[in-house]
Amino acid sequence: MRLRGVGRRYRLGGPWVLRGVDADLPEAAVLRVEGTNGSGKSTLLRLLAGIDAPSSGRITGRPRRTAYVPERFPAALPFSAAGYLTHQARARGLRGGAAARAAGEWLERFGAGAYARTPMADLSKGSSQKVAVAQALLAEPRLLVLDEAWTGLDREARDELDRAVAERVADAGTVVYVDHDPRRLADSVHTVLRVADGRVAAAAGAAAADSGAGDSGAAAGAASGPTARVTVTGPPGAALPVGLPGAPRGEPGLDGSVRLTVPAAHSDALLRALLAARPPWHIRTVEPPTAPEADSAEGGHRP
Ligand SMILES: Nc1ncnc2c1ncn2[C@@H]1O[C@H](COP(=O)(O)OP(=O)(O)OP(=O)(O)O)[C@@H](O)[C@H]1O
Repeated sequence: MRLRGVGRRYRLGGPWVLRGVDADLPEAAVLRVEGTNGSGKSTLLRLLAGIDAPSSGRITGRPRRTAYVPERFPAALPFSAAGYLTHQARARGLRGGAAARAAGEWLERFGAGAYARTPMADLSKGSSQKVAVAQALLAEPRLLVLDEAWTGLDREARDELDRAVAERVADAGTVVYVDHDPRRLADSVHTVLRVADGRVAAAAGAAAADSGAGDSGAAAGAASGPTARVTVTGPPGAALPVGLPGAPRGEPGLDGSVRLTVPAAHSDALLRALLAARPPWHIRTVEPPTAPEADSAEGGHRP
């Protein structure tokens, strides 16, 4: 899935909450979205989930099976918990008994089986949140977008949601989430997307650093294989596109350039992505791959 030049403002002539966001969301990856209150995290999640449309730019390649857990789930729905989930399962293509079975299984998984027949409006906040999470997981989504989805869940249900996230990733899915707890999924995060001043910038997370090279975004420099270095300059004021292949580590230069270090296996894809960005980035130098132990050696520059 790709975002190109994506912007969002809530009224014509109003302030841009997000602007010029470029991102490629990798498969089989967990992306954490961070930012201060009101920076636009939920706005970005709604755009990714397709609940909201960009005011400018384009989002392409959203998986058909995309699911979203909003920050506030509309609890007062005229259904029982099981009735609502069965309805959702049918809407996502499950037929007859299979839809009701899936609804029951997810309620059980989250420890809410006892509330299957309870009207949604009578559920506690925690149980209602379990239904919110279950409706998203029912779809076995390829893109799962979670806005503070752990909030209100009990300990067992939080752990269950962590397991469900791992299952989605194992199934080549992409999980994007916001959570106030910095430890949430900390070891699983491939990429951190930082939202600030309307821009989104990417940094490698712990899982990327652990995993070495890999399409889901290895942290350059932490990988055990050879690395390549690419020095680039961007359009004035532009942040580095989000979700670049190989999750390069960037070091800003004094002259406005950025020196990117990336696992060598990703360097071609990185160059293509930078050149394909809109507007494109200028490639100034490409240093050939160096083995990690020779990493600090001088030389190898190619103008
Ligand atoms: N539906 C809306 N209509 C008008 N303005 C909105 C709407 N949704 C969000 N905004 C504004 O957009 C900005 C970003 O809001 P958003 O909820 O995306 O930020 P956030 O980073 O998720 O905040 P928080 O951490 O407080 O949840 C805020 O100034 C907010 O007031």
